[in-house]
Amino acid sequence: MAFSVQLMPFSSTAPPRCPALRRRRPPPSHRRNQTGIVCTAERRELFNRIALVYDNLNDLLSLGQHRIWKKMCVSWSGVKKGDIVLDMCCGSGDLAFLLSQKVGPNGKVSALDFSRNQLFIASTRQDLFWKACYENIKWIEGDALNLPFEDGYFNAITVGYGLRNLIDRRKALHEIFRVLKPGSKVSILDFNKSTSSLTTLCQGWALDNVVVPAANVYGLSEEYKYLKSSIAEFLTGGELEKLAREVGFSDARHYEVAAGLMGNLVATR
Ligand SMILES: C/C(=C\Cc1cc(O)c2ccccc2c1O)CCC[C@H](C)CCC[C@H](C)CCCC(C)C
Ligand SMILES: C[S@@+](CC[C@H](N)C(=O)[O-])C[C@H]1O[C@@H](n2cnc3c(N)ncnc32)[C@H](O)[C@@H]1O
Repeated sequence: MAFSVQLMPFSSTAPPRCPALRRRRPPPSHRRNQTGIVCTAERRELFNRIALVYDNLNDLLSLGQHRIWKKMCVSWSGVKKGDIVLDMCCGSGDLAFLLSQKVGPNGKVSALDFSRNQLFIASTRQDLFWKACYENIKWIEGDALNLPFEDGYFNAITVGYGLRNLIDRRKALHEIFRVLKPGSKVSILDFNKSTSSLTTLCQGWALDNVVVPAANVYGLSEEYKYLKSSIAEFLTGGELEKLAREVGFSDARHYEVAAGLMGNLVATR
């Protein structure tokens, strides 16, 4: 069923409702972290603004490789036919569509995001690239930090490039733990905050000299500059494994992908 929603204004010059979102210098009282984007509403507006070009820029800037990384993420989740699964921070639906094909017509995919524009793109893609199995996807506008699902509900969960964007990662992992069935896995794909200075240098160079200039063509350089600072503020693979175990996961392994540019955490409840 198509997700029915009115598009939020795409234009980055549209006067945002929330004062915090105005591009002008924030009031001194408004604390900002290194990424400069500290509150949930600001992050939601960022993803609303980039929704129209998000998929195309990902394909272009990763030379299509991100689709391979996402297939690996889904495979690591242990998803199988008939499962009830969650794609948290689903965005335009890449992982949700992969999960849909894995669980088949008897399975169920809940795809949750708090960006209406991202969900609108996902729903549009569902109609555009229609497959019978896609009828098993439900698009849900919601907050990853307060999941609208009962305890122990899912057989598997994926999070593609979502955890790094959440303002409370520990709470997010607690929510994931809560809604997972015992023995089930969460598979979390994201940029890797590498412990190798050479990898960090290469990653930073690509972001500064390829990604941001490309985004600038669409007037979105500020939104893509956020990538580098958000990675710098993220957790290393070892720190992600430690956090997952502290939250209560029985096992947690972080696998580096794409020569350490990306990483995937697999945690078992
Ligand atoms: C799918 C990818 C990124 C998704 C993504 C995640 C975010 O948190 C964002 C935040 C703000 C704006 C955009 C995003 C966003 O797109 C990864 C691939 C796409 C990247 C934009 C390109 C990354 C380039 C790598 C550093 C180098 C890739 C080398 C490759 C092997 C050719
Ligand atoms: C980089 S996109 C990833 C989209 C998709 N998973 C993929 O792999 O391409 C991050 C997504 O997380 C969503 N997001 C960020 N914080 C969120 C939150 N607190 N609750 C729900 N969604 C959130 C954004 O709206 C955005 O669609």
